[in-house]
Amino acid sequence: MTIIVNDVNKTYASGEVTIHALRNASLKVYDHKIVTILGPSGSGKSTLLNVIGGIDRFESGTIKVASQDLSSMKDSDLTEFRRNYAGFIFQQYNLIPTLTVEENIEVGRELSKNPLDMKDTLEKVGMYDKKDKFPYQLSGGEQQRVAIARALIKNPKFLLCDEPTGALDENTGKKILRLLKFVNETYGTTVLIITHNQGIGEMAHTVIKMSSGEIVETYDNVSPIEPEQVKWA
Ligand SMILES: Nc1ncnc2c1ncn2[C@@H]1O[C@H](COP(=O)(O)OP(=O)(O)OP(=O)(O)O)[C@@H](O)[C@H]1O
Repeated sequence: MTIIVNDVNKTYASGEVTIHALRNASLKVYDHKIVTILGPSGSGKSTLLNVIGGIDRFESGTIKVASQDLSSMKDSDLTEFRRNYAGFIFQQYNLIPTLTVEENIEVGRELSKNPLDMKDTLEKVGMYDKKDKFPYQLSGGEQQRVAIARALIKNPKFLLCDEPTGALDENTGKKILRLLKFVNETYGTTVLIITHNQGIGEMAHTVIKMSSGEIVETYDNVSPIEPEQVKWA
């Protein structure tokens, strides 16, 4: 699934001030790649992910995902697009506390027209044995596995991960990166990862750097390192 972002601008009004969250952002993400988005706080990383995933609208430019033009979609089409194509993973897991592991993942399954098998997904993320536990009974790493399973079971074409290891220690964080790489290799899912951790960039096929709403650098790693080799910052 190729993602083509062309000259995209997005602003937020904050009182009398206009914040340019994205300034003429352009990039191309090729199928089946792992891409990291680096940059200081407020540089526009989440905004970029949100416009690519159809969560947010933008003022000008175009975004095409698998030849579909997000800029010209009605809200209902954008919702359909999100359901069918995108899986979202956040730093804070966002699990429903009153539902078990399996029930949380079921929420993702019900959104999809073409979901993966529940047992297989639970096994793939290593949570089959804990499928009847509640989120409070799990470690942070386990909760993130459930969040990944909830996104993965939709069988999305791409996973959009906003600081997926931000709340985790090095050891657990690397296990989550290993799982994301496994998903990328097993299902061919394109994985976009926002991170403040420069070291994570080394395991990506492509690295995007942002500053003040602009994409200031894009480069490919010829030989991405394994998640276990990431220098943790
Ligand atoms: N809903 C909003 N309303 C007003 N301003 C916003 C909103 N969302 C983001 N912004 C502003 O847009 C700019 C880009 O924000 P964004 O969250 O995309 O940055 P970021 O690089 O992801 O930051 P962080 O690493 O801190 O999460 C910032 O100046 C932010 O304050």
